[in-house]
Amino acid sequence: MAKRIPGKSAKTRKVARASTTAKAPAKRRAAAKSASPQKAVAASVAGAAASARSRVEFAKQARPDLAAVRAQIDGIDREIQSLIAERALWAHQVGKAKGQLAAAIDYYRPEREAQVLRRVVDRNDGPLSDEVLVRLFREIMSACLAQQEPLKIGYLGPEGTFSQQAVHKHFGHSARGLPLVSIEEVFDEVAAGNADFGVVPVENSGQGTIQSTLDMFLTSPLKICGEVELRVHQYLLSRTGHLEDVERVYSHGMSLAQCKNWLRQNLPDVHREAVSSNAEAVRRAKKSDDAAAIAGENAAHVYGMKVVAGPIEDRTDNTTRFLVVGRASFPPSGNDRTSLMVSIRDQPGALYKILEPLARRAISMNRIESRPAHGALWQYAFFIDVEGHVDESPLKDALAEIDDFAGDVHVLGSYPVAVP
Ligand SMILES: O=C(O)C(=O)C[C@]1(C(=O)O)C=C[C@@H](O)C=C1
Repeated sequence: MAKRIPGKSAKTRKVARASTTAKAPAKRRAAAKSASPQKAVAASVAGAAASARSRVEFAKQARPDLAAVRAQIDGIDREIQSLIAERALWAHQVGKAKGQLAAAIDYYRPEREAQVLRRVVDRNDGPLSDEVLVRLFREIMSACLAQQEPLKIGYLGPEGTFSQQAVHKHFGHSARGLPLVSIEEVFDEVAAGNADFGVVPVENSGQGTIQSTLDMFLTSPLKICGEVELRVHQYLLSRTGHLEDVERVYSHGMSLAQCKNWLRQNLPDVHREAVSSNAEAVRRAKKSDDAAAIAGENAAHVYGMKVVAGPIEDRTDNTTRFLVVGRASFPPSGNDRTSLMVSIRDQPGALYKILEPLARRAISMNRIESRPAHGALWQYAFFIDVEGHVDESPLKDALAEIDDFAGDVHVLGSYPVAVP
């Protein structure tokens, strides 16, 4: 009898059923039901490893027969599909083990996802890169979680922005994106409960901090629950696809800055205009033949534009870091970072007194940034990123000590260090 997943479509149920039919190895099927699944899973993994070894031998043949190779791939695809369906069933069991929870957000465990992905990286011997494998497993987890109900993620829209790419990278394509008009609105919608999480840009490797994001933390109650690092490739997009037609270039100020040298060399006399987002720039450029936009390549597909040139970013390692903001805190993942906001009293050595307990415990500081504090002239808030989780020593002890000195130490969040 097929296990029924309540509230799911017939198609979803069919996939779940596939894992409990004769196609799935009997031991795994039993494990999904038995009280001691570990033994059955171990046996099943050993069997799979043996057949994988013989397949690797087969794959080394100098000139294999095409039909035979395809037959191998078909067999592997059948197994992968069956295993994914089976995994979905187990993930559903995890949901039940967590108890009667109300919404998708109650099932989401960023620390567990980070651990799963780190193991994927540790196990990887190629030929696929870590990044590719992480992306595939991220999608599998995203789909497993969406069995309950998809997460709703607010981001700086419209569709086609790098923020949307960051949402997909971190939450997978089964999460539902909610494009919003500003970073402020992302914070507001999450705080109001209209989105489960928000994804906001915080710094770029070449251009530095996005001040408006940091400033939101001065007043927002939200917590940082994750970080995403995205390699940003910029493209010049236009209606005609011809460089010689371009007389105006629109983009977000950060993107214009990331392509400064390229613009100077290739479009020296062209008017540049900063707008609220790259996707907004594409929308504007779509209105006339003499305009172009700098944006991600996927914006060309979303808005039906042609690629004139790209990638055109000045630095080949151009990377933007995004933060995931939410309403809750999560437990340690084993490799975490903590963001602190510290307002210091106007007294000699105040900053030193905050940093010293961290340094004494050899806690690495990844970043420190000051911003004018709200409400008090010439007073500053320090944004400090350190390694570790607030619930674990040595950071826990350092913070207890700092609290005695600092007027206000506010933990913005502890979260897993970004997986590639
Ligand atoms: O392990 C869990 O807590 C799960 O819910 C399972 C799972 C997964 O698919 O591996 C799914 C969603 C969570 O965000 C973390 C992991």
